[in-house]
Amino acid sequence: METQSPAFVLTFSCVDAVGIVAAVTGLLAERDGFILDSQQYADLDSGRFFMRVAFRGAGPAFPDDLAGIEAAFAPIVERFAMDARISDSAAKPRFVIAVSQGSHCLNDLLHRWSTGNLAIDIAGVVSNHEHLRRLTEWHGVPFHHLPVSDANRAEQETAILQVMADAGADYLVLARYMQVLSSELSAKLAGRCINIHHSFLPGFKGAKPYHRAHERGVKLIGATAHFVTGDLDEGPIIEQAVERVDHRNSVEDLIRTGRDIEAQVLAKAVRWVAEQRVLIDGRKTVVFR
Ligand SMILES: Nc1nc2c(c(=O)[nH]1)N[C@@H](CN(C=O)c1ccc(C(=O)N[C@@H](CCC(=O)O)C(=O)O)cc1)CN2
Repeated sequence: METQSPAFVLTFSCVDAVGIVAAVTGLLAERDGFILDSQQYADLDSGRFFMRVAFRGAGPAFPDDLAGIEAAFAPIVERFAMDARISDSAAKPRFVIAVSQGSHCLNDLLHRWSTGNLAIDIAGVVSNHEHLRRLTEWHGVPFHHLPVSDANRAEQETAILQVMADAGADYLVLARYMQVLSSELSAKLAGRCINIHHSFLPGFKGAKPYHRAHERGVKLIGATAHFVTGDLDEGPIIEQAVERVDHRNSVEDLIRTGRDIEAQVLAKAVRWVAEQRVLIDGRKTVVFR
């Protein structure tokens, strides 16, 4: 059976101009690149252009490896001052997951990963509680208990970064991690830290959103996955979903319904980020699904 050559993904953003797509696709044609998927978007408000191209080699002119592909695109990246990234689609990005006491999002990610339904590597779990050590270690994933209080917050955050460094992790996922990361840590992890907030943002930011939603009498509840910034629940949104509720639902009902929404929304966001489908556009995102 003929083996498929590896697939690669190029994503970039740059100041919009005439000829960007022609330059990218022209180079691929010159170098025997076969386009598998191509999506682009021009943000007329910011004047920036966004593109994702998945491609593989289909002839002798195609570079031998990722370094060769990067070298081939370098002149175009420089010409348009692109913020660009090229990756091998077979390379699984490495994630560390942070969690406090709620297990539903962590459990869902571990299950999808361990059953081969999420093409990432979960390189470790950090938590400010011991509760979820057994679940984590049952999946064969290292668990790091890093208790935190106002007295040791900076040291604890340094320890989180050390776990990521030791694990060779590209991303941190806050899978119901109930501590606010400092602006310093948020800046260090800009575009690499995903949080699941248990409301349909911008509604009900902060703590206890389900109680406040119930008190407000909402008819829809939801969850929001977003990149983390120093401003609580303000980061660029990656994915959201909602479910209908009504006057008969107790707070406990909302929390129960919300857990499923949170897990599904976070898993989609992690998948899309892992597949290099999410680009940051100021306070927003462009998601090439
Ligand atoms: N820099 C950021 N850090 C975190 C964010 C974020 O958006 N930016 N999101 C939170 C998660 N979260 C909502 O999604 C959230 C977590 C915690 C709180 C909160 O009020 N925490 C209390 C302490 C609660 C506790 O100890 O159990 C507090 O900090 O006083 C609100 C929202 C994760 N980090």
